[in-house]
Amino acid sequence: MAVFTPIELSDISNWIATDFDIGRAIDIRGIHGGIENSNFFLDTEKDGKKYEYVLTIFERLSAAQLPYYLELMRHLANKGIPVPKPLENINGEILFSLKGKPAAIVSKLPGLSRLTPEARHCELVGENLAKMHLASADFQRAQENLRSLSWWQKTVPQVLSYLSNTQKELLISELATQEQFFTSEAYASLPQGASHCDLFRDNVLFDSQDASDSSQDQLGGFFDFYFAGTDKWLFDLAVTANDWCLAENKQDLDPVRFKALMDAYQSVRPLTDNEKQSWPLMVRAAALRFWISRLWDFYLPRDAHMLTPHDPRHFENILLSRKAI
Ligand SMILES: Nc1ncnc2c1ncn2[C@@H]1O[C@H](COP(=O)(O)OP(=O)(O)OP(=O)(O)O)[C@@H](O)[C@H]1O
Ligand SMILES: N[C@@H](CCO)C(=O)O
Repeated sequence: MAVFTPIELSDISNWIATDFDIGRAIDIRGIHGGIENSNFFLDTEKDGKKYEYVLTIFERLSAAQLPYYLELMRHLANKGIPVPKPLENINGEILFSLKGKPAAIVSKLPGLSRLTPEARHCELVGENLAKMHLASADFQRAQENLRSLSWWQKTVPQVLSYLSNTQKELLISELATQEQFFTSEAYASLPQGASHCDLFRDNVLFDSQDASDSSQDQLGGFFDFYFAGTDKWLFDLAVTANDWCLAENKQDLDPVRFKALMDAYQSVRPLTDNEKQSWPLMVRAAALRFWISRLWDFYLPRDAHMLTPHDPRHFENILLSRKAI
């Protein structure tokens, strides 16, 4: 579990009671999983009814960067996209400060993660990702994806010394390929807008009648928007495909689930010809992004209780597989 900043009920009771209209805080529990922020389930009670929220303390993002993510969630939730809705205090604010760090409270989504998804889950994700992209088209704020090319360029030199010569060559040559791609005319004309940029299986919940039978699952919602940014929508789709459509060998794309994701996405927002032609490079960009961030998390770790970094090799293998397409 990654809880960088522990919080007790006594730390927040007065604050919840006086600044919000959600009753009194009755329980707060650190959430297992997650490596970026400190997350807690927060239960409150009002007029004999129990309400559930998620309290997040932001460990890396600054108060200046956060309004983009929180306003995006509010915008999408108001348009009926199933995402956590930031809770307003009695002054209408959605960004707070706890233990000297930025914090927010959002609605708790229903459901559970499906870590071994079927085609049906990929369909639900593809359809709703496209709906989310279209719903974000009139979102007024813009903020770059903070884990895009300029971050890769800054981070690659910091991790190189930990790698074998073969890995170094792969990383450096792929970065050069992506630098060319990102400065091409084809790249510049790809449709863009607010993008989630981290829509992995563990950032989606499915509302399920029966945990052991996934055939009736409905989408519970998308969460963890804290890597979102203004980016190419095709990049968002590529990040999603690289995680949701992995074949059993954990590096190639499974044709059935990949088709399910892409067809469902395109039933809402068909890809342009330029997007179709850009796919082979974009799906490599999406693999490179997570190889670099996992190398960075693995070799330059932060302090946290029981933090387990993700395996960087996983995305090295995915990159190799996408290069071979
Ligand atoms: N709005 C929400 N509704 C329901 N559950 C949530 C919500 N937000 C977070 N969770 C739960 O908290 C866990 C950790 O949250 P999250 O994945 O956002 O962690 P993180 O450290 O911020 O991000 P990362 O996944 O990037 O490591 C999730 O796996 C999920 O179970
Ligand atoms: N989804 C990322 C973690 C950061 O959210 C990964 O699997 O590397």
